[in-house]
Amino acid sequence: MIKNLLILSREKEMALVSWKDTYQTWLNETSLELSLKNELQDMATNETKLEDAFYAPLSFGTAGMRGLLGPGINRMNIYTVRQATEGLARFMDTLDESVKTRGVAISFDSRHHSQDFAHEAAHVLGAHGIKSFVFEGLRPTPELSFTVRHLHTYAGIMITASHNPKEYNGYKIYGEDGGQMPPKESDLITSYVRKVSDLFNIQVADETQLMNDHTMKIIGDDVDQAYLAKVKTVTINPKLAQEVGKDMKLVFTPLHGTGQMLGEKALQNAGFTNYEIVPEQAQPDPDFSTVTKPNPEDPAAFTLAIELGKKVNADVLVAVDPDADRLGTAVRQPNGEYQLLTGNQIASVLLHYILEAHKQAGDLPVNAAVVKSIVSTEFATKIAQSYNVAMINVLTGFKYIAQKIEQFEATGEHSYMFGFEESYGYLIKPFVHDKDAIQSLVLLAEVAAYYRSQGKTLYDGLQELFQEYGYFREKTISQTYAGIDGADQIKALMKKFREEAPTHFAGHAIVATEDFSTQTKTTSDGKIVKIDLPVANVLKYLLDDETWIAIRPSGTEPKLKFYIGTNAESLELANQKLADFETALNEFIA
Ligand SMILES: O=P([O-])(O)O[C@H]1O[C@H](COP(=O)(O)O)[C@@H](O)[C@H](O)[C@H]1O
Ligand SMILES: [Mg+2]
Repeated sequence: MIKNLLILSREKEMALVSWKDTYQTWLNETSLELSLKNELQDMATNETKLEDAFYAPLSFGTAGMRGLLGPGINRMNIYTVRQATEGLARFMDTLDESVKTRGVAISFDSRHHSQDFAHEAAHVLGAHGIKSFVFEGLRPTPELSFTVRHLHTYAGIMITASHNPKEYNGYKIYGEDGGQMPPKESDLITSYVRKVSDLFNIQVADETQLMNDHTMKIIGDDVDQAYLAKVKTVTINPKLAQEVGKDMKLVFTPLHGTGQMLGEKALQNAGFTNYEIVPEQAQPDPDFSTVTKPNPEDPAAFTLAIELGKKVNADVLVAVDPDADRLGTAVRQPNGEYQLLTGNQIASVLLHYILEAHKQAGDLPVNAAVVKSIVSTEFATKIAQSYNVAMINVLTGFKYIAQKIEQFEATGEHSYMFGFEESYGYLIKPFVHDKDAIQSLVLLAEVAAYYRSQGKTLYDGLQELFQEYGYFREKTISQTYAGIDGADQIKALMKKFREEAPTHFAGHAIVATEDFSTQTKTTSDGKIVKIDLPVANVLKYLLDDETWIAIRPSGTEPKLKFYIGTNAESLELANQKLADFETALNEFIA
């Protein structure tokens, strides 16, 4: 024990020396950008902040590299962006020459430095003779995924921190299939990135030179048109927009991000012309001035949409996050107030509409399948099963849904019908291999029009599904644990769940525990079954009343996430159960 402690403290000491060394290197670097230098000097007396910025390089999580903007190896800045791109370029250097001509598609969102980082990535690739296709202005993440496939590039880079607060930025990396790189591929690239040790001497090519010799190309309208043409195919019953759409008022907000242009065009193309955009949130704004978190998961993100909705008497409100891959919605109730739907509920309503439409048309494939994450609702499983459609569960991260789509395409084993995650992400048609809020916006408008054609709202539609399949309720609880200490707290809590495993929650026995870190499912009678999913730091408890509780550290933010899914014979009962399980969970972690 003492020996272990000694080793630990020596390791800590070594780590201490090393972060301070790295910090000194940055401080002494004459070429360091002035703004970053100033920030470093401001941090000089704040050891905690400095350690956090220098103790470890940014890692690749659920959705690539994501972190606070600022100086340091654990921060998003021009140097860490160059480093990541240099790693990708060195990896591409080892492949066939043709990958360099196929090149890399690059897009960016409305955040601080996003455009600069995108161009910087192109300059690094250019120094390796790798072609880049950079969007002329900000574009959504799903369009980037589409572009990789459309232009047949070898890879894609999206500069975005999605819905995170304005202090963040990030780097999503895509493989040639248009999906975010799964761990095997991203680990390989990371191994190249880690070898890039001198962040201040990475070669960057001159942009004018790159443009002149066509190594860097600016893209825009052509790709937009191709993408929009595909989005049009998402519509199932175009008559609904024509007949009902004109009477249905929709309010749309891109939350200061990339979603406005394509969102609006997609709606118009589908025939939904009776919409209004929240004016204060229409233009790109790196400060997301009217919201603290530009996240449709957060009810506060709907404040202005609700205000406008009440003014114009809107039926449906839709918000998409700044990189336009997440979508949230609220529906007007008879009392004039708006009812928010959760990501799980939106997905369930969309799924039911898709499957029912195919059933009616008589073209539901016999090998149809839906893909969702292990922390998403079982309501959708019930719906899929009622249509004899397979439900396939994957780990959190849309990249795993994309991986399944590729598998389906390669083997013909299944026909992809729909994919979703509880975190407000849905993909209707796989011409994009990531979640797509532009596609979802169009289909959601159609589903709302469908219910309206029957004198109902989307919310009424949801209630009908509850009556048919059971009252399913879910909740995701995120607890923030910031910095190095926070990371330690998250580890300690995961350890507590593993080592002091509970047997009950709120009076319900745990009948099985799934630990995805050991890929095992242990039932209460001691039986152990192997879980056929990659290793991941996730725990899931299955209770005797079909309730499930999952716990995992977020891979995109310094948070521990708790997910509860339950169901009952009535909404009141389901809500009560949800509240009881939440209390029990809080008591356990207290
Ligand atoms: O942030 P986005 O919209 O890019 O979304 C990303 O993060 C979400 C939350 O991940 P975590 O729970 O690990 O934070 C994931 O569900 C999603 O697949 C991923 O693309
Ligand atoms: Mg996003």
